[in-house]
Formats: sequence, C-alpha cells, structure tokens
Amino acid sequence: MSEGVMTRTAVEVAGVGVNFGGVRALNGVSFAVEEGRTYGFIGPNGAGKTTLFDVVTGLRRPTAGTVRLHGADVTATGALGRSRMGIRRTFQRPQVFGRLTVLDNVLTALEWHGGGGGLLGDLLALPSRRARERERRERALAVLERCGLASLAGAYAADLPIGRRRMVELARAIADDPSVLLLDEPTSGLDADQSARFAEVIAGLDVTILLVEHDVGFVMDTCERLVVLNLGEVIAEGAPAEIREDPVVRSAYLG
Ligand SMILES: Nc1ncnc2c1ncn2[C@@H]1O[C@H](COP(=O)(O)OP(=O)(O)OP(=O)(O)O)[C@@H](O)[C@H]1O
Repeated sequence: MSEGVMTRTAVEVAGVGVNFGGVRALNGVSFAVEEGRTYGFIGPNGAGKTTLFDVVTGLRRPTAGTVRLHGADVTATGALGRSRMGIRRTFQRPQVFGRLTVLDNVLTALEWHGGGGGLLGDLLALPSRRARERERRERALAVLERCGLASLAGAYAADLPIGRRRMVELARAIADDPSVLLLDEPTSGLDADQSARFAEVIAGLDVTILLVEHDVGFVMDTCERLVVLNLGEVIAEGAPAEIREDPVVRSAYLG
C-alpha cells in the first residue's frame, strides 16, 4: 500500500475475551484486518481460533471486548444482522444442504435477495419474476464453474466427498459477493489439486478474508498477514516471513 492511500478496516477486534466456565478460550485478543486483505489465524489445537470466528460472525457473544465490522460496533448484533452486513463463513465440518442439489445449495444464497412480487409474483409467474430467476440461475452456474463444480450441478450435496462439499460451501458463501469471508480450515480433507483450486478461487475474489488453517504452507502462500494464537492470546502478528522466523511462534507452534 503506497503512502497516503487511505486503508479502511473491515474487521476490528479489541480486547476480546471468552470464558467457558473456568476455561479462558480467548483473553485480550485484539487485531484489525484491512479491507481487501487476507489474514491467516494459526495456532495449536485449542488455541481459540474457532471461538474467535464465532465471535466475529456473531455466533458467540464475547465476555469482554468489542467487535467492529466496517467501522460499526456489532458486538451486540447477532449472526443474522452481521450476515446482512456481508459477512459469510465456512465451517471446519462443511455445512451444506445434503438433500439439495449443488446448484440449489448455491441458489439458497441468492434467494433471500427477493424475487419481486412475493407469493403473488410466484402464482402469476410475472415476467419480472421469471427474468430474476433466470438471472439467479446464471449467476449460480457461473459460481459453480469458477469453483470447478459445473459438472456436479445436479448432484445431491450429501453424495459428494468432503473435498467437493467444501467447494459447494465456498460457492454458496461467495455467490452473493460478500464483503468479509471467514474460512475455517478450508483445506482439511482436500487433496493437493483441490487445495490449489481453492487457493485460486479465493485469490480471485474482491473480499476481505480471514482464514484458520493448519496447513502452514497453504497459509504462508495465501495470506498477506498472520495472527498467531496460543492458549487464547495473540502471541504474534506479522507478514508470513516474519512469523516463520519468530522464535516465540516457533517454540509454541511451528517447532
Ligand atoms: N462450547 C464450549 N464449551 C466449553 N469449552 C469450549 C467450548 N468451545 C471451545 N471450548 C474450549 O475453548 C478452547 C478454544 O477452543 P477452539 O475450538 O476455539 O480452539 P481452536 O484453536 O479452534 O482449536 P482446533 O485447532 O482444535 O480447532 C479450548 O480449550 C476448547 O476446549
């Protein structure tokens, strides 16, 4: 980023804490992710990465601290409200609608934008309604193409192996141009080709990305900045090359 160019913050977490009974899953966690950047969150099992994603997406209310999305304080805003602000997420275990086809999984993401005319529009099969449906379908098919899923459009999501289900989940998450995308262990269960495709798809998006990943090679290649968590606290933040050399990170995580 050249000097004088204004950068805006997409996600800002300040002093966040989460307690589960006696367990401090997060403690005093702070960081800010600039718009359009890709940040990786790494750390050993139980470091608090998924809990942090739950806090950012509104699935869990922190016991301390604040969360800002595009500058607005959303600490008290639920997951649906944050979703309306353009935040999307994929999960450690891919969440797809197993009884829907791959195409319908993606269409569900576009459905809520409204089709014009409501129920009456459906009953009367208004031309505006049909045009809108066609537009959505084309858009969904384009996303499937981009994710290498075009030939599977008619397959039921439940019948797909995990790598494909991950791609379906990604396709659904990016279908309506989110502003912030959180990916929880996106390459888990993917083979090398699928991981490369995944990296290619997300590199082509105009979106702020936060990703949790155990595949250190993938993280180092994909992310512009890394935040390292250990026992619920941020122990380092920096560019991948700096993190690789950080002695504290090496002893806690990289070995
Ligand atoms: N619902 C819960 N109830 C009680 N403790 C929990 C709950 N969820 C997480 N924890 C605890 O909080 C800590 C952080 O867990 P979290 O799943 O966020 O870590 P993580 O970094 O995502 O781990 P992993 O890499 O294994 O997915 C752990 O000690 C975990 O056991």
